[in-house]
Amino acid sequence: LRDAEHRRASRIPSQFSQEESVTMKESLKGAIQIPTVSFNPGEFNTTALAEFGEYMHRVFPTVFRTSFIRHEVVGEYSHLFTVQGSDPSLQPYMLLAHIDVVPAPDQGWEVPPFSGLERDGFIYGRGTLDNKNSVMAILQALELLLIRNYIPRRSFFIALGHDEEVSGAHGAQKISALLQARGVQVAFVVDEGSFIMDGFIPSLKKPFAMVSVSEKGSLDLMMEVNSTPGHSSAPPKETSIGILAAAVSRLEQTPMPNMFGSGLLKITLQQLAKEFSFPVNVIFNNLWLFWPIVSRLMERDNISNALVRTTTAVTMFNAGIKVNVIPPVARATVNFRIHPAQTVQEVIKLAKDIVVDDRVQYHVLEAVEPLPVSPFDDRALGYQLIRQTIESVFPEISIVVPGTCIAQTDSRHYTNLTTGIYRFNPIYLTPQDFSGIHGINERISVQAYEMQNR
Ligand SMILES: CC/C=C\C/C=C\C/C=C\C/C=C\C/C=C\C/C=C\CCC(=O)N[C@@H](Cc1ccccc1)C(=O)O
Ligand SMILES: [Zn+2]
Ligand SMILES: [Zn+2]
Repeated sequence: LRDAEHRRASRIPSQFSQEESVTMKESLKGAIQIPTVSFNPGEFNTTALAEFGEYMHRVFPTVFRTSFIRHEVVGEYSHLFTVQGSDPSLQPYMLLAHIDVVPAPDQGWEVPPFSGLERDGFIYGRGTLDNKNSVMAILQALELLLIRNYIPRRSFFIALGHDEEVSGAHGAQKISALLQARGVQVAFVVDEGSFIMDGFIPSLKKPFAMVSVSEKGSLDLMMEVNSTPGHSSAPPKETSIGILAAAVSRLEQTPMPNMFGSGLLKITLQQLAKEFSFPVNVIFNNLWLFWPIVSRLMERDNISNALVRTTTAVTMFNAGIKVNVIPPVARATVNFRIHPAQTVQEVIKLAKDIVVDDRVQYHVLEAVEPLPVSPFDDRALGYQLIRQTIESVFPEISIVVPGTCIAQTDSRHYTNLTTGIYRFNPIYLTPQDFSGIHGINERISVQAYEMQNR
């Protein structure tokens, strides 16, 4: 069934005319120029979000006038498309992306972050990788398929959230609730979250596709120390700032336990083993013996370290009111990204056991458990369809492996609709590209974007 479905879908040629290639890249540039920034939960650029809705109508007219596609606006600025397939016996699937972006001050950028300027074969701008590339590629591909008289057999949904960067409570969460109220269950969901990894493992020259089948959880833990205010000319031995700084420093200096043995990473490396030459292939094929060395090596780099443990990032620190006043209160917020083999409660206990200071009070601001592992065996429809599609669009990619997403995505709001949640963005990503996500000079190559439209 899976092979047959895949062959049918491949019948429509995926070559683009020169005019189509130009249109698709200009449409992405236009999308980047609309500053759909999410600042804080509930604090968005609503003018830009409304403009983005109008922009989609303008650049994808066929999508909006096709009789078997229903378009709904959810939560004021998010969009849900229901594409009715010809065979109602097939369970629908769902494609996700988000239209909001994180803020981007001009400083440090080679071109203004909302210019969408093209330079040396790259389109620059906030959202070119996270995640307007997906928004535009999904709709662009659908637009071009419709022009080629495409009628899908299997129904599908396209859900475009407008507040992923600040939790998804107004977008993805509402779309998911709406579909649940309609009794919808989907076969699988595909969202952002992993890429075709290029140059992330120094001894591996060939790129590999990683499809994330799980996602780390998170915990925002606010730590607070109160002390009696007074004149700074006669200070106590320790102030609230000093006590909190020491507690925060202990957390930074004491990493959470290495969970290499209890996660998916062993499977990822075993599947990757054949891509390496001797001796790495032997080491990855015999992790029962070599895991202590491998797990230590993974700790050396920030990205691979994030795959082996719950990470600890002190992201906010506030204290002090005047130069000559002993500070009454000091507060710090620590953002933990929880390894799938741990729970929120375990991480809170571990943090308290590291700090061991009862003058520190703890407040959980936000907590999300890690997501369950979606099936990726031979019978897992979603995973196998994604794998086959990667193999046919990118024949040069010799391996597709399951992995864990180190960040959080809107897909976590869809666990009520399916057990098959997969995170994959069909784009080559180098460590340098990765630094552009939420950073400076975020960019996508024109060629890579064209491939994403196939
Ligand atoms: C064998 C493996 C060896 C080497 C490494 C190979 C691969 C590296 C693995 C992963 C790195 C690549 C990409 C994934 C990371 C992030 C990008 C994708 C999505 C970003 C989504 C995002 O930013 N989400 C926010 C959501 C959020 C917003 C507000 C409050 C909470 C959450 C986030 O997580 O911060
Ligand atoms: Zn994103
Ligand atoms: Zn993001």
